Amino acid sequence: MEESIRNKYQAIIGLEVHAQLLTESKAYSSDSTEYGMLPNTNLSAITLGHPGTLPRINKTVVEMAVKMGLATNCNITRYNIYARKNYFYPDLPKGYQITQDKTPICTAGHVIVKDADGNDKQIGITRIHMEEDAGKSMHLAGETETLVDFNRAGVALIEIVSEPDIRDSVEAYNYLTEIKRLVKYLDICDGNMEEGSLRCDANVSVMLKDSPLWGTKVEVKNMNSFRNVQRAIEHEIERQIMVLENGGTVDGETRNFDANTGTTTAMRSKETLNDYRYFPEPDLPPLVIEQEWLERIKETMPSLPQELYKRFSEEYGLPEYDAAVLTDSKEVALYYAELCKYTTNYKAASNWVMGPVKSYLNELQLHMKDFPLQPHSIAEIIALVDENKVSHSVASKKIFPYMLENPGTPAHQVAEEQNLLQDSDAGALEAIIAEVVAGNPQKVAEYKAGKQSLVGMFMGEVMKKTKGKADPKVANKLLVERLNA
Ligand SMILES: Nc1ncnc2c1ncn2[C@@H]1O[C@H](COP(=O)(O)OP(=O)(O)OP(=O)(O)O)[C@@H](O)[C@H]1O
Ligand SMILES: [Mg+2]
Ligand SMILES: [Mg+2]
Repeated sequence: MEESIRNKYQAIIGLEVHAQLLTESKAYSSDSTEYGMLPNTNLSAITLGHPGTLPRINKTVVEMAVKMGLATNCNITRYNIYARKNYFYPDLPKGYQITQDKTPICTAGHVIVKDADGNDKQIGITRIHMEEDAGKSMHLAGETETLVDFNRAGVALIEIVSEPDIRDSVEAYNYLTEIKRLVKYLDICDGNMEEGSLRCDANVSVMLKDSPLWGTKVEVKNMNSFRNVQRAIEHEIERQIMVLENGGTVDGETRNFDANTGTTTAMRSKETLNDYRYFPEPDLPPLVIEQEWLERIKETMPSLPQELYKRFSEEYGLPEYDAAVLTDSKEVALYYAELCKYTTNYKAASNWVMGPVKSYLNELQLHMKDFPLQPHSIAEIIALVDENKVSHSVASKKIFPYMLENPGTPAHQVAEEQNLLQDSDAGALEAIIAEVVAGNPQKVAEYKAGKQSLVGMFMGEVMKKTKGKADPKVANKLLVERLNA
């Protein structure tokens, strides 16, 4: 699309995110939620809504919803009424979903995310409410029948509804990333969009930039990755602009995203919009969240990414980049935080975690929890380098790999047994070389770009600083090692 046309319009976006909660039993019954069971085995008369059965409130669901509300700066609703949302669909055994309508458990919150220019932006959270999932229809290839598996029916969900504060697909992507990060930190959802435990519907409208009135919103569904949410929004913005440019009007409808073509097609229009006939759920009492319960939930709140980011950048003095990478995943952040209990060389600790540790995990496709070395072991290695007992390259190329193979052995013992300790002269020399290299970033860049002759210049500096006492052969070897590191 021509930029001049695109630039005449402003897009408005609001996201609805469904997060499947990691509870052991379903939202309103004690049926198991275990994944991968034979179809229709995690099932009771309660989930099927047989006459005479009564639902019950799963307290863990309430606690998880409250945690998400606290993490997103929401107000917590103390007096909650459950509601029935009625519609017919084969995967909905009761013919209604127990949800919340007028009294969502969390309201009026916000999260801070980066906008397309990398600046902080506040995105409002209208509401978070508790509800239950439907079953799964399976359309088998080559068969005329559709099968239904009710194992998922009744599994607990929260729906997180954003304010229409999002302005483009990048902000939408960053907002989703933040929601995923929060549910994972809180341990309430595994955040896996590909597997459907996190789902996102995107509401999109466009309007002329100077228009006082917002455009008609279209809801786009069926995106199975963050990237596809972004693609769906981009496509939908352009499609709506073209409709308006051609003199048409945008229909308020629900559209389906097709990942193969990157386009959206109409699913159902506003005229046939479901009337859900919401009414208060007669089978559940009002849910009251007492102050004492709320306090207990607050006590179980883990450190959140923003908080850790602040600690890492302000207390530990890390560059923003490091703090952002380290807090991206909860496991990595907690590992780093633990490591900082054993060392005060916070930057070295960050380099170790972001460098050798992460490379090792990536290479073997492991998670942080599978990493064989305890944080204090990394701290021992850092101390050896800081005390000039081993060079950085010996630490990363010899000691670290050896310890990965023999996790019980202390770093100092490894250095001794493997004859890796350098005498303190070599240590001092190493420190001087590090200083010379760090002091000439421009020359280092030139060297790395191919200007090998600069080694002579660096050697000159090293000799000057050691007052000519360094063994030139050793100095040269260490210098080249450092320059190539
Ligand atoms: N003009 C608009 N353009 C884009 N998004 C909008 C606009 N107006 C509202 N929205 C967004 O649409 C979403 C509406 O979600 P909400 O769950 O409240 O209602 P719904 O989609 O009608 O209900 P359902 O849960 O049954 O799909 C919100 O995220 C809101 O920010
Ligand atoms: Mg909704
Ligand atoms: Mg909706």
